[in-house]
Amino acid sequence: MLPFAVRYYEIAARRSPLCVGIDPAPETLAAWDLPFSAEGARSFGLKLVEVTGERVGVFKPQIAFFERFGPAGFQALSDVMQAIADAGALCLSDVKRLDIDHTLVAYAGAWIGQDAGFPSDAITVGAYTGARALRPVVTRAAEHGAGIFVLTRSSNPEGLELQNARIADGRTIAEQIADEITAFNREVADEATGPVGAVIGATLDDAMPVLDRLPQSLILAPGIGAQGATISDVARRFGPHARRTLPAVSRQVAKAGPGGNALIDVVTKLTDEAARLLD
Ligand SMILES: O=C(O)c1cc(=O)[nH]c(=O)n1[C@@H]1O[C@H](COP(=O)(O)O)[C@@H](O)[C@H]1O
Repeated sequence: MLPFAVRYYEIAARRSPLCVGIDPAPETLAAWDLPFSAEGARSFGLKLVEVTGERVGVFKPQIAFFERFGPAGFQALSDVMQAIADAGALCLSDVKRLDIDHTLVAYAGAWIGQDAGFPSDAITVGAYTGARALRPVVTRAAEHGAGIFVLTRSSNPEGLELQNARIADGRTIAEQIADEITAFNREVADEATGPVGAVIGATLDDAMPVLDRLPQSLILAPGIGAQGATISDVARRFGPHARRTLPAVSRQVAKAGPGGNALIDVVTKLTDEAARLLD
């Protein structure tokens, strides 16, 4: 399998850097006239991928909204992941895993690699147990051509105090995580862009010092639409790093549905805007 970044850049150039979230939230299922059940979540995901799958390069199922329905929800997630693969798009599973390294081996086996329970092209992870603890996931991602995105600066205001707190050497916690991400990429990747990306909210005005520490990372930027940011904000706020950024949108797309034409209209507008980040 080619490295995730290689596969991402290829599809971003051919389709768009846009990342469409698949978040079958209760209010979304109601608006789409779907039941609040695993079957509703499955129908929502399959329809979104069926209608927009030729235009979108990366889908991001948020597993919380599937896990909510227990085993049937996980089966629905698996079906949606297969549909993403069939559409020729990449699947970034939003699982936000974190733990000690021994347990992370199991999480890595669950989400990364052809023999995984839920084989994903990329996943999201957390670093509260220390970014260095992520080594088993980084290793497995590098071996299997997968990507990982480490939550570094979240899009929500509640994260600010913790993520901008300073450690003994004067760096913020987010800066320290960014440095560890870059150290991993230098260690495991020959390519300019390594397998370890970062999640940095599109809503943030002050992310540049962290972005500057991530020269070899893809950046996942949630917070567009429902949380108030726009793709133009990403271009303005992320400067030279916008070329490596996947702007992520969930509710803004879902709100346009369930009608197919409106969904295609909103996705076409957003994919066009996102494509300009590559200029
Ligand atoms: O990792 C994420 O994707 C994520 C990180 C973050 O800082 N903020 C954030 O909103 N997200 C996720 O991105 C999606 C945002 O959804 P919308 O606000 O509807 O576009 C949700 O699935 C969130 O769980």
